[in-house]
Amino acid sequence: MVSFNPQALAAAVHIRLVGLGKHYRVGQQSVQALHDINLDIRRGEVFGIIGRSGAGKSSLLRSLNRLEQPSSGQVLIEGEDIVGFDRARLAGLRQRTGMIFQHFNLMASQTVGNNVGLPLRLAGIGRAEREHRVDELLQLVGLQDKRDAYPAQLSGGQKQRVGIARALVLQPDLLLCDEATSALDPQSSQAILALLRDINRRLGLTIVLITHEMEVIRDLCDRVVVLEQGRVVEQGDVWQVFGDPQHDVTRALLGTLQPAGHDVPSAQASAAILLDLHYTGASGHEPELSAIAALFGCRTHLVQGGIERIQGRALGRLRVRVETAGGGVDVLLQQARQIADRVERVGV
Ligand SMILES: Nc1ncnc2c1ncn2[C@@H]1O[C@H](COP(=O)(O)OP(=O)(O)OP(=O)(O)O)[C@@H](O)[C@H]1O
Repeated sequence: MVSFNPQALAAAVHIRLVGLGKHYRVGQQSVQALHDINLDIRRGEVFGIIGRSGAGKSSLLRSLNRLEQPSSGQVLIEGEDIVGFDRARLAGLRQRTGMIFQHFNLMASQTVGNNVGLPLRLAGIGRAEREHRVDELLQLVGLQDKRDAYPAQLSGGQKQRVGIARALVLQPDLLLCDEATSALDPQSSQAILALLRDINRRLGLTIVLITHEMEVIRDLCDRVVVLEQGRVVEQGDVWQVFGDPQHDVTRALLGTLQPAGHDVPSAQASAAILLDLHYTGASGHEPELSAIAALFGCRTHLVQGGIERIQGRALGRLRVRVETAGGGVDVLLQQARQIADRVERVGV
């Protein structure tokens, strides 16, 4: 009997990039957009790509369905290198790969139903089957009553739902999202994220997305890669990368997510020190005030802090002022390390 192991399936590699490189020719000049990218994207995960403008995010995403032709290396999907695919195999690949865009790319002169049904029509699927699939997909994205409407009659969030329905109509196993929520107001953006999360769980399809909105990565992705000048500078589980970013670029990108910074207040006189207790999620330490109070007693004052939960782990930083009460600072630091993942002395 064939046994089904969901864990093994979840960890299976869906996409493997091996030494992927991409350069563009601009007149006499060559722009190297991607250098030697090596990474794995697992089946069924939501994988985010972040980086500053020009870092190579679009080039990477568009290499996955050959909207860009890689200059070197391999793009293995299900173990098959798509770089050398001919037209026929490329058409098959594109059917198995949906894509959604920042500006939706809908046909203004066609109804919602026709927009969603277009890939089916191009694939030569008959009218009855088309109608059935379009209905199913409009139901999935909550637009069953908009089948005969035109894109101009829809809100931004509704247009993106149409884009999602169209991307899924051929039942792909991979969905590529290019800044899918960037053009939307915060409320519509949240609704689209919830829909993508639901689709990922219900259909088990792999989602690869690029975004400049760190909240999207935090709220939706399992793992993330950070690109800088066409190279991978950091990658890992979101809780890990966001909880303890290792690279300056990552820290800069995450700047918008951190609690608003304040001037470091002085700990006043030599009777107290300021400590930052960092919670990175690595060891499961919980940022509990009771634990801090138990350790330092009434000699502790919370100065500022911000903790959030990502993938169930507590991440963030608490800044505390601890009165030394004549005791050694080294002892205080050692004690603090029992309750936090990292301890930093930031003021005297
Ligand atoms: N068609 C093209 N022709 C020439 N150069 C290009 C082309 N597309 C991208 N580039 C260059 O390749 C580099 C990477 O671009 P890419 O669009 O992949 O980055 P990105 O991280 O997606 O940027 P952004 O966030 O601004 O969209 C940049 O230097 C860009 O100018």
